Amino acid sequence: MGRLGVLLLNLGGPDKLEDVRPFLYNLFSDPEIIRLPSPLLQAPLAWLISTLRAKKSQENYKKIGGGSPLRRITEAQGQALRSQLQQNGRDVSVYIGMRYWHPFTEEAIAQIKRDNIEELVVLPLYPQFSISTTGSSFRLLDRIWKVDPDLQKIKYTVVPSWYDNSGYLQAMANLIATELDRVKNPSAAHIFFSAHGVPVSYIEEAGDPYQKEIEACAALIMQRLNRTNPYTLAYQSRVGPVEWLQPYTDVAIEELAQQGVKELVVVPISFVSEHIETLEEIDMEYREIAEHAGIETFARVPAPDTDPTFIQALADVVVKALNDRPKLFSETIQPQKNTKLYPQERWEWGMTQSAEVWNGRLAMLGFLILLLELWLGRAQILQ
Ligand SMILES: C=CC1=C(C)c2cc3[nH]c(cc4nc(cc5[nH]c(cc1n2)c(C)c5CCC(=O)O)C(CCC(=O)O)=C4C)c(C)c3C=C
Ligand SMILES: [Fe+2]
Repeated sequence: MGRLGVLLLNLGGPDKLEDVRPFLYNLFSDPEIIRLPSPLLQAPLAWLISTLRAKKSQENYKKIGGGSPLRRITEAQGQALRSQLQQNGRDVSVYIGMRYWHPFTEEAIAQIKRDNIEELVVLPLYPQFSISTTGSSFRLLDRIWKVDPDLQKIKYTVVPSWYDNSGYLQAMANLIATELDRVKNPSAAHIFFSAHGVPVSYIEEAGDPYQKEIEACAALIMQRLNRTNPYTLAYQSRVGPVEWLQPYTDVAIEELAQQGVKELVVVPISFVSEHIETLEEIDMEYREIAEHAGIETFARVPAPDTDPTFIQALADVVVKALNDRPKLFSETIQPQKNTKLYPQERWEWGMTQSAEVWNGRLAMLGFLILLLELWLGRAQILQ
């Protein structure tokens, strides 16, 4: 067997407040997040949205210590996975490739080439597949691979999703059980799965399997937990005025409070590490909504991070991938080129949702006309 590598994929997050705007620019430049009819408009739109969102986003990162912990935790997961595989008799090098911030996927690939890796497992740190996360990273890697003959010599395989892996389900069930046993009434507390949302158009127009995998994942975790507590699945972190997967987490929490639920145990399920959407959105924003609505206990299950059962599960996923038939980037789900993907930003000066959409469209139009005029003016000067 040749030199073996594991490439862990994640989204990336700003390490410090100055990184927030360029990080958002990278995110909104991705046609897998927002796709416009003309690729030429992608960069101006990304600039506009990242500039409008940066201040609010920076305030949130400030509340969790001034930056995302994602890099630190992902590196710790990488080291733990390497040790685990070594204990299981496999000597591997582990690389981290983030989609929108350092260490970028391109940096990881350059290192993989320098290390002369001959066999590679590409493992996204998202248990469920979405075209906006794993799909986007696979598309990037596919493009990099196609133009690089050295990479084409590497025998690689990808793991599109692993939400049904037995060890992962066990790790989640253990983490939930520990948190449940701390509340006042462990057998009656309501278990609340909060998944990251995506716009409905991703599912209905682009064929994203994300919702199906999330629903199956929550049901499998409940089966493994083997308790009779009631549970709800809802979706958090929506951006902009288009329709995202429902029920929305904030609305669902209020409804449960109205039904008389007093104890909530919140389980983040699209993430395997703590980051802004667990530490700020769940722990601060949703907690406040819950307490205001009359929920007395708002407990949150920690993300798996470097939990030993979870790391063993990742090691099992790697070994299985090595033993299975290799799976290529091109074999995974990809949206059609003409699929509309645009979870527009919420424009702050809008009065109602539809006014916001139109304000946004008008602002965009004005901005594009301005760009066009600048460009035409420049073209005239050059003539
Ligand atoms: C605008 C559309 C977005 C989609 C679709 C989306 C899907 C999606 N994202 C994650 C996981 C993460 N997202 C993170 C940050 C983040 N995501 C968006 C937007 C979309 N995400 C924004 C604007 C941001 C920046 C933060 C903010 O301004 O709110 C992160 C990094 C968090 C960190 O700690 O830095 C992760 C991880 C999933 C799993 C997902 C779809 C399944
Ligand atoms: Fe996100």
